[in-house]
This record gives sequence, C-alpha cells and structure tokens, in this order.
Amino acid sequence: MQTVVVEHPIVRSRLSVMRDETSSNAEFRAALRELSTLLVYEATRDLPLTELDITTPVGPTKGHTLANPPLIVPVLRAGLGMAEAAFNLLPESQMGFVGLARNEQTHDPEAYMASLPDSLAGRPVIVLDPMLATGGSLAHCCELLSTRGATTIVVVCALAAPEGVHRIEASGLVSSLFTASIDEGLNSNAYIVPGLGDAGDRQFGPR
Ligand SMILES: O=P(O)(O)OC[C@H]1O[C@H](OP(=O)(O)OP(=O)(O)O)[C@H](O)[C@@H]1O
Ligand SMILES: O=c1cc[nH]c(=O)[nH]1
Ligand SMILES: [Mg+2]
Repeated sequence: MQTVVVEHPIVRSRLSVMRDETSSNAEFRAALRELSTLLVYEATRDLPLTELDITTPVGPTKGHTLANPPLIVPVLRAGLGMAEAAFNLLPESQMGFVGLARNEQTHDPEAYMASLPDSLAGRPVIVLDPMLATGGSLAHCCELLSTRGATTIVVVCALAAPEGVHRIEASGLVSSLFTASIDEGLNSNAYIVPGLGDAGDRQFGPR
C-alpha cells in the first residue's frame, strides 16, 4: 500500500481548525470541505486520461477526459463532509454510500447501510472517511467493496493513527492511502491522539 501524507501549508492550517476544540460545527465542516479538496486533488493525480479532439475558438487541438472516473464512497456519517468536495472535483463520477457506526464499547463497526452498485469490477473506488483510528471501519468498508469486485481502492482520510494504517495495509485491499497526518496513536477509548475528537459529532452534533 502506498501511504501519502499530504504536506501543504493550507492542509496544515485547515487541519488545525479541525483539531481546535473551540471551532464551531460550521467552522469544522468548512475546514473539512477545503481539506478534502486538497487531499482528493492529490489522490487523483495519477488517474488515466483518454485523449480527445476538441476545437477551441481559434482552432483544433487535443484535449483529455478521465478514462474511468472513480466511484466515490463516503462512509457515513463523517465521510459525508468530504463528499461534496470530491464530487466537485470529479463531476463525471458516481457516488455510493456505506453507513457504519463504531460500537464505543467494543470499538467494532456496526453496519447500518450500504447503497452501492452490485458490481464494482473494473471500477476504481475512492473511499472518504475523515478518521482512520483502529481501522476497523475502513477495513469493513473495503471488504464490502472487494466482495463486489473492486480491485483498486484509494482511501482518503483527514487523520490516521498508526494502528489503523497498519490494519488496512494488512488487509491487502487498499492500493493507496492519502491523509493530512499520521498522529501519535490511540487512547484507551480508541480515539486518535491528539486527533480532533469525534468527526461525526463535530460536524453534525452527537448521535
Ligand atoms: O478506525 P475506527 O476505529 O473504526 O474508527 C473510525 C470510524 O469512527 C468514526 O465514525 P463513527 O463510528 O463515530 O460514526 P459517525 O461517522 O456516525 O460519527 C469515523 O468517521 C470512522 O468511520
Ligand atoms: O478519534 C476518533 C476515533 C474514531 N472516530 C472519530 O471520529 N474520532
Ligand atoms: Mg462518530
């Protein structure tokens, strides 16, 4: 698995707004949206292109279009805050949805929703979830995608813990991971330290 920590001054500043406990829900959502644009920009850098003939007002030339736009899959709830930014960059794409809620006693994900095409054979997938903590949720999501035939899965998250990076690498299902930071680790509640708290609650309020 290729792991890329996107180093950029704007990425750092938006992540800091997200980490700051005094940021409002609206400030957190705006910072996540802007951060997601930058992370998805990097995650799509190597997408293959198809050449096409176009005509400018001045004359003919060659243009390009995405050869095989990826399916975008936000993991609900928190990944919803990244979805619009990804769709804006990839308007040709389609979107699927996976709903997972981590059980805060066992730290295992509990699935409550999946809305995906039956077959993902031949379709690259970009999975969006701001938090990669134990990695249980993203591993579950990637297994679901793999069961439907996905072979190229790119994960984009705002923050990761080393434990989660190792877990999804060990799954063998993820081609690349793009994140703004790999933090120190997990606390006894399996929250990322220093992290930013609960990314779903910080956007939408407690569930
Ligand atoms: O790596 P893990 O240990 O599995 O934890 C990460 C998961 O926890 C958060 O979702 P949560 O379960 O809180 O649901 P929410 O998005 O509805 O808040 C986050 O958005 C990830 O999906
Ligand atoms: O730090 C964490 C861990 C899991 N889920 C979150 O939203 N934050
Ligand atoms: Mg949550």
